[in-house]
Amino acid sequence: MNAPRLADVLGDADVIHDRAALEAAIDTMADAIHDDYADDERPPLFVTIMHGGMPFAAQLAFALGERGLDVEFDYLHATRYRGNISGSGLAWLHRPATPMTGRRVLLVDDILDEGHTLKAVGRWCEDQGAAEVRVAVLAVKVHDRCVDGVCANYVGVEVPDRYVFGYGMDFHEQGRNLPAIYALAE
Ligand SMILES: O=P(O)(O)OC[C@H]1O[C@H](OP(=O)(O)OP(=O)(O)O)[C@H](O)[C@@H]1O
Ligand SMILES: Nc1nc2[nH]cnc2c(=O)[nH]1
Repeated sequence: MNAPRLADVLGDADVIHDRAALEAAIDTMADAIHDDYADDERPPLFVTIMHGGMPFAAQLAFALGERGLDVEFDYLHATRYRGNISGSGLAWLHRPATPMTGRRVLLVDDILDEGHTLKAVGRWCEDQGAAEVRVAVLAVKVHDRCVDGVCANYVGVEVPDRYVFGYGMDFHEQGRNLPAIYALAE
């Protein structure tokens, strides 16, 4: 079966946060992250969660660089939605190669929804010996279904309890490069 097409849903979708609002939110996050890591001897290990985290991570990394905070890059790919609009079991497609022992790890992702992804990834980093795991997400979805004990240390914006896409997030693997966050019409 062919995947639904972005062009068929975009016209009826609602813009939830436009580019200017997201850029302002990322700058605010960068201020807080800079303040929390600026005194460390070693840069944090900045781990982008692919694919969705990529545009946000790039922009956040530049904002941190602008503020004088260096970061060391790595990435991982864990997916539980796999192009669908509801989640299932988490599949690891790539694990970070950088040793985490004793490191402060900053996980960077597009969205915290039910929290299964960040729970599993955070636990894995701790098992690798990370001294600390913090989480930066561009968006948090507002509902009461998040798994216990999962929260983000740095949050850009809130989104409603609807399927959202754009700014890294996909609609059936389309629309990740839209420079705003949209919600699918209900
Ligand atoms: O809080 P959760 O309910 O676990 O959902 C959040 C995760 O879902 C999305 O990833 P997805 O599995 O769609 O992979 P992708 O980034 O490659 O699109 C998103 O990038 C988060 O990592
Ligand atoms: N694209 C997208 N990915 C998600 N992963 C978890 N929730 C969402 C969502 O609302 N949109």
